[in-house]
Amino acid sequence: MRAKAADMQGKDCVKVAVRVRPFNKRERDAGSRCIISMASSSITIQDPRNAQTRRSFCFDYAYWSHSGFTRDPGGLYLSEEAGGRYADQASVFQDLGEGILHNALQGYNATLLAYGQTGSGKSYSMVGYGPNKGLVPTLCDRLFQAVKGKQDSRQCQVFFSMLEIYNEQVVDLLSRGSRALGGLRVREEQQRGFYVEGLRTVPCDSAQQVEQLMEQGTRTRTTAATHMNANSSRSHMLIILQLKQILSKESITKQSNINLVDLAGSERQRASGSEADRLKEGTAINLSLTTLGNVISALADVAVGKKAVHIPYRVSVLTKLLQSALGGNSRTVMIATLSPADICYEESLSTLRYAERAKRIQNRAVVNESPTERLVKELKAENARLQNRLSRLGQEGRRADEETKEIRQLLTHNELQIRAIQTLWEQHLQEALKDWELQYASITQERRMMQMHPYILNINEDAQLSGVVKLFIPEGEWDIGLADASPRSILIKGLGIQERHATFRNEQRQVALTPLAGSKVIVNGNPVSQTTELQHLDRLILGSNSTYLFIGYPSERGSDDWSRYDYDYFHSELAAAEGINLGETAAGSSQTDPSLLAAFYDYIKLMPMVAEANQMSQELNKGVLFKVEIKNLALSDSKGHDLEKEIVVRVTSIESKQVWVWSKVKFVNRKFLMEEIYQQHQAGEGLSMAALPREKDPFWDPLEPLLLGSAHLWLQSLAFRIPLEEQLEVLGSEGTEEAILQTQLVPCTSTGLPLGEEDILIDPSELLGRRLDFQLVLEQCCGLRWIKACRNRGVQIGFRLFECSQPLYTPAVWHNVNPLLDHRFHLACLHSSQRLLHYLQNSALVLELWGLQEGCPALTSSMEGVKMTTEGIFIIDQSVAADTLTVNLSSSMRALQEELEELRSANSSLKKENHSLREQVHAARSGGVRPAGSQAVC
Ligand SMILES: Nc1ncnc2c1ncn2[C@@H]1O[C@H](COP(=O)(O)OP(=O)(O)OP(=O)(O)O)[C@@H](O)[C@H]1O
Repeated sequence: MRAKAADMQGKDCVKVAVRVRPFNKRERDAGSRCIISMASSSITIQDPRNAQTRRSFCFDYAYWSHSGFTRDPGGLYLSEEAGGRYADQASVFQDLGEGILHNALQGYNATLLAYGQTGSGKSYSMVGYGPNKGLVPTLCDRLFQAVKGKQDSRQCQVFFSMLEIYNEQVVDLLSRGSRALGGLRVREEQQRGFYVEGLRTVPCDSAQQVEQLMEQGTRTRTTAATHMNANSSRSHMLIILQLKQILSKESITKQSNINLVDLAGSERQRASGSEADRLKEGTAINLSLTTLGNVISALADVAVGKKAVHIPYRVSVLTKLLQSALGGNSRTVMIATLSPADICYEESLSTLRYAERAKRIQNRAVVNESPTERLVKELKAENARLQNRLSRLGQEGRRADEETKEIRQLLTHNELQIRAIQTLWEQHLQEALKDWELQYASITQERRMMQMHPYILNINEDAQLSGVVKLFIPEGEWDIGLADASPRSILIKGLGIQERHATFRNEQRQVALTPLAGSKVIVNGNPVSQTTELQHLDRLILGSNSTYLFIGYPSERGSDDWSRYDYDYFHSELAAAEGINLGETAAGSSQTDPSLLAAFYDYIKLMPMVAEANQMSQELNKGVLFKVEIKNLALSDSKGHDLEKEIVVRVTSIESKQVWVWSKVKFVNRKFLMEEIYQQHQAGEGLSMAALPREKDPFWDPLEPLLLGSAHLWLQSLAFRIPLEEQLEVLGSEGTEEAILQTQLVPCTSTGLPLGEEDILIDPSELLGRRLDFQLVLEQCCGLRWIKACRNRGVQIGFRLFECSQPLYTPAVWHNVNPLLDHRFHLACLHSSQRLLHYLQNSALVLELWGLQEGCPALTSSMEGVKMTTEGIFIIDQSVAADTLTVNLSSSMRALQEELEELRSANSSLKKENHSLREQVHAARSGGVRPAGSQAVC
């Protein structure tokens, strides 16, 4: 379906298109539901948790690429039937690309932005995969067709630049030289606005040439990502096509810039119920994207007439470079890409909101004329005029007079200027030609090598960057590693790669890999330390996370589909080798617990990141070890239902044995901060690790109590007022026995005396409306694994009962593997309700075991919202707190009584005074004298 609400031409509002992609493998495995629907140019998103909540949006274009497609033998995605609703690459180009091309040829600046969460299809729409060419290559094809078709009337030159913005640094993706420290500088000139200083601009004369340059740029992006240990989905890729046209007939020159921007994944760092990270604001990774959002919001405000809005273009590199595209001199299109799946609801909704705001931005596009080109034209025209005058002067016989001399001087000066401009232009072309030849030679060479030798092929988390690096293994022995010491070295970079990491031996058409001392090598998920013979399509992980696919000799290759060996495949295999096999049970089974499946995918996503964090910790001497864990794998709630699984990262200080448990979100945030520090360290800049203050150290956190595990104490006996004594097994998150806990539940009187056998109830409903008192006795913990591992530790037990809003905790006990807790809580329900009976008969008290470490504060029971009688009895039915009323009433009664007493005593003293005054009056009357100052007394 290709819905169109407005024409590309006309008003200069930013045009917005949305596109929804097919389910990916993960989403299919998870049995995802599609929550996006489209009708005409409107799109509706359904909240998967609430059938009543749906939001509709209207955009300029809405593309349904979710279903109704087929794949032809060449791999091209097409609509299943003619005129079907599936929007293929060609139809997207027709709407968006054609408009941009048309604008550019007219001399307008044009910008195309792709926005959406990671994996939602930005690169697919912008660049495309294989035969499914995206907007950029098709635009180039069409641009050169247009240029060639009109060669007679206009001269056109196309220049190509490609850059990446990562962590506010600009990397030139076409530069062959070493990367400038801190990236290229962004400068500002009044005429040009913001631009990247020293960015390589390559003249091109064919779409094929642009394609080669894009390949080169993608390769640089891949290697830069590996060297910097950066994640490409966090970077923005910007292609700038400059089109210069000289229209001889009209005697004008036009210049237009086409910005093609593949933005970083838009996913936000959601708190996901976990604590906010104290270092959250520390990273600049998201600065450009956040600022882009702020610029868009501010411009949307301006568009609806809000005054005095500051547009924060200068805050980030991306917004500086896109200033003309946003609210300036450009015709701009944004394509917002969406996953169709229910699990992506929050992100998709946020993308739609973002796109809605972008829709309101108004630009003021004007045709650009290039000053240099205009200058050449003007100089030539002036010279033609001067020549005319000169010949007229000649005819008049004034060849030697002053005017003739002046004209000659001017003519020479103008010619020199024209020649200087043209020479510069020639140099540019020559350079491009040389470059082009070099590149062509290297591509031909690479193709020849591929036909002759086995090689390893890089696999990247970003599919767009996979398969761009090929490292050939010709016959003989080859070292692979950081060192480029001999001609028989294969150079690779990456975290955890040693100077000499491993050797490849290629003999008799068989390749064997031998890891060298201390290096990490994993083949098909299994760590290897011995020589291993490689088979075609073996998966190699070198160092922390440099992933390669081994491609054997051409004779072994056959027609297998290599695409299934993607980044996820490598890490699922690794997880399986570590015993985490959820993927196999999960995939294809509709019965699988979705939270288990989500946890599995999070697990494989975090595994390589954790390996990298460990490597950085080691290289920076941080002394901490990271490990992925599945929280709640073995734990259940008070009804015995499985708790939602969640991936966490356990951080352990190797020396002090201190432990932290970080949520996934916190770890991911910290990992980016670690990368920043690591990169500074690598570049020799910034702080030495020893000088890094703790509050800025992403490897460090203040200590907090840790939840070690929980035990279930079923409450059914209380419904019958039967005492219970239990030895409970406290299970850790992953099912380990953390301790044995000795407990008792003792039904008692309101004064705490245990009830006798005669108080046992035959029918729990006899409790209805009556008060129930009982004591929870936590006697002893035995065999505490937490303390066995390190004596400097303590524990506490915490629990939350029935309607209590706050948990209650025992006091902390320290340094003892079998500590006596000897703690007794007296709890009471004042008016046993049906709900309470149901609770007692069907629920357990979840007793949580909390681990304390030296220097970490113990947990205390917060009394806020907790009801308690004057005797210290905790009231567990909050809704009917009659006793509390009694407590409150009695205290107000007491206050009233005190007040009454005061009034009484005041009254009696007044009476006494009254009496004495009466006597005085009486005495005065009888003596005929009125006492001074005295009044009549009533
Ligand atoms: N319209 C579509 N039709 C078919 N497949 C698609 C479509 N859009 C995306 N895909 C597939 O979805 C996967 C993810 O897409 P893509 O790499 O474009 O995401 P992305 O948003 O660019 O992610 P990243 O931020 O990691 O670069 C790719 O395998 C791609 O082939």
